[in-house]
Amino acid sequence: MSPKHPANLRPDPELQSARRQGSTFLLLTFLFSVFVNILMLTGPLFMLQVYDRVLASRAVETLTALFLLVALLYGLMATLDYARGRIIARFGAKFQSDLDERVFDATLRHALYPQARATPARSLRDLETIQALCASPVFLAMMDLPWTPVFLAAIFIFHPLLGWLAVGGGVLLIVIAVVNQILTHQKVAEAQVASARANAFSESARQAVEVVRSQGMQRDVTDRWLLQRSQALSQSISASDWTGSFSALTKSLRLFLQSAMLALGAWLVLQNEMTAGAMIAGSILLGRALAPVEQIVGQWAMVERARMAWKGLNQFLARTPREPSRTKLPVPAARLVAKNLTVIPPGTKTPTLRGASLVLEPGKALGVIGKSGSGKTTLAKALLGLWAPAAGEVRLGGATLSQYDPDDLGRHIGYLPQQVTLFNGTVAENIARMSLSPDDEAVVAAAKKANAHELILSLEKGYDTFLEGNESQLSGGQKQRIALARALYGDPVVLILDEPNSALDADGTDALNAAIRNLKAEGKAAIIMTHRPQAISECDDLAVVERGQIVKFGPRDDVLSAMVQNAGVIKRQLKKVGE
Ligand SMILES: Nc1ncnc2c1ncn2[C@@H]1O[C@H](COP(=O)(O)OP(=O)(O)OP(=O)(O)O)[C@@H](O)[C@H]1O
Repeated sequence: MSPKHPANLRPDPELQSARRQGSTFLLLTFLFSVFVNILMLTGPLFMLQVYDRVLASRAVETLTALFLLVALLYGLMATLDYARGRIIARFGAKFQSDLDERVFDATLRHALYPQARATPARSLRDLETIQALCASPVFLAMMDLPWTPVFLAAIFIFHPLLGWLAVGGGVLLIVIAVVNQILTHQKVAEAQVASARANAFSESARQAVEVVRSQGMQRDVTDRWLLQRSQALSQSISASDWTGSFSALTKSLRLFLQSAMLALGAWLVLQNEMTAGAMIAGSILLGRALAPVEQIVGQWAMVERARMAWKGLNQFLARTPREPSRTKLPVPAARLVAKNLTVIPPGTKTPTLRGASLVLEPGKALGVIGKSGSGKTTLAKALLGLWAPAAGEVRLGGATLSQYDPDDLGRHIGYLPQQVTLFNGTVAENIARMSLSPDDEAVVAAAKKANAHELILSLEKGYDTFLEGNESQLSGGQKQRIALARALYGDPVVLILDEPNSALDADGTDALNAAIRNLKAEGKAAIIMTHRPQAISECDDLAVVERGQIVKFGPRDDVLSAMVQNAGVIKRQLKKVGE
């Protein structure tokens, strides 16, 4: 379930496969491009006819007929060019929508690495970057590029010398394009990294605006952001300077080459080796041949960004493979067993829980107590299947957690995290776990069980009150009760509560205890990670966690009295040391 370690990277075939899915679009664009490029010969051929035939024979009818034909052909070319632009844009859109779900899913699972959560997710933006390239004229210029040698070869028909000049010019432009690629690659990458860093910092400052304002941090935070921003800007200016200078060079070179062609053509006309029409037509053909090269060099930064996005996305998908499909298991009994469980937080190397074993039976509640940092949350995350065991196992209703589909497992185990997060949506949508088809009865039932029903009705729009996620108008305790209702939605068989009373008042705590009592009466089970004695009043068993190990586990009162006896022993020992 957790993402693969970066060391196991292999190129991922999924992007290629998504590209193949859109191959009909690509093929159509290619076919349209063939006709568009053939139609590009309209201009040079028209010149040839006008100069060599119409002017020589003074035939106005021919000129009229040719002109009408040219108008028709240009009309056709415009239609085909417009159509291929639309087709290729749809190729990009299909590529993105085919991969959207997969990349979003991988992004969410990758966020299980706390380090990954610290930086904004890049992969969805990578997907958009690739899509933007497909919808841009540069992509069509890339489709036109294979015609460059064909047009250059056609110039040979007019005169070999003109042909060689065109080939020389073309090679020079391609060399410039390659040098451009080599020189700007690093700069574009650096600019992107610097800009992502500045954005991540501004986002974290925005999230923590109350700390920033109240702790007098605004000046320092702004200065720090400005520093990162100016670094990003200067990297980006330096990248665009390079691209800009190459673009200007390419453009001038192409115009110069056209004039050089004209000059060479004129000289050949004077030597009676060629007609004036061929001279003009050759120069126009050269312009057409080199236009895609010029366009690609001019927009190289965009191509480069898409290339890096492709590479990044490929690596990301390889690192975060698809969830395997699993046989659907029936709703399990509320029996949760951990055996010799060792847990290493994702992306780290040191276990924060070692050799933990416990059993939770249906109709029972288990309290997990321990000092701050002892490993209670680690245990909760392992029991939820969020962090995979490095050794040992966790079984729910006889099956290991990895045998359940993650969404099914989420429905079987209700979770109230230590830090409550609500989403942008109504109270009802939040309780219904953001389902697109919420079950209103189940929403109200869960709210009643969490003793949140009255509280919700007292809000202006009741269950339909829109919450701005964590920035909502609710107090910490109110949020916690709504989150408890969310945990109880859909009747989970096991409820895991991490510090559930941290923001609850006496009423809230009573309601919580009542909810646990109900759950037990229904043959379900609960685990409560806590510091507070009030929270274990409904617990039948108790586990004590110390420095990542369960040092005591058993019936609550036995464990408590053993701890009290220990306290007595320790006190006596302390007394002796003092004497
Ligand atoms: N994502 C993580 N990466 C690395 N170490 C972690 C991570 N999360 C927790 N730890 C470490 O694991 C140990 C146990 O932390 P845990 O959050 O499980 O403790 P806790 O008992 O829930 O503490 P508290 O009561 O303060 O919430 C701590 O030393 C902590 O630094």
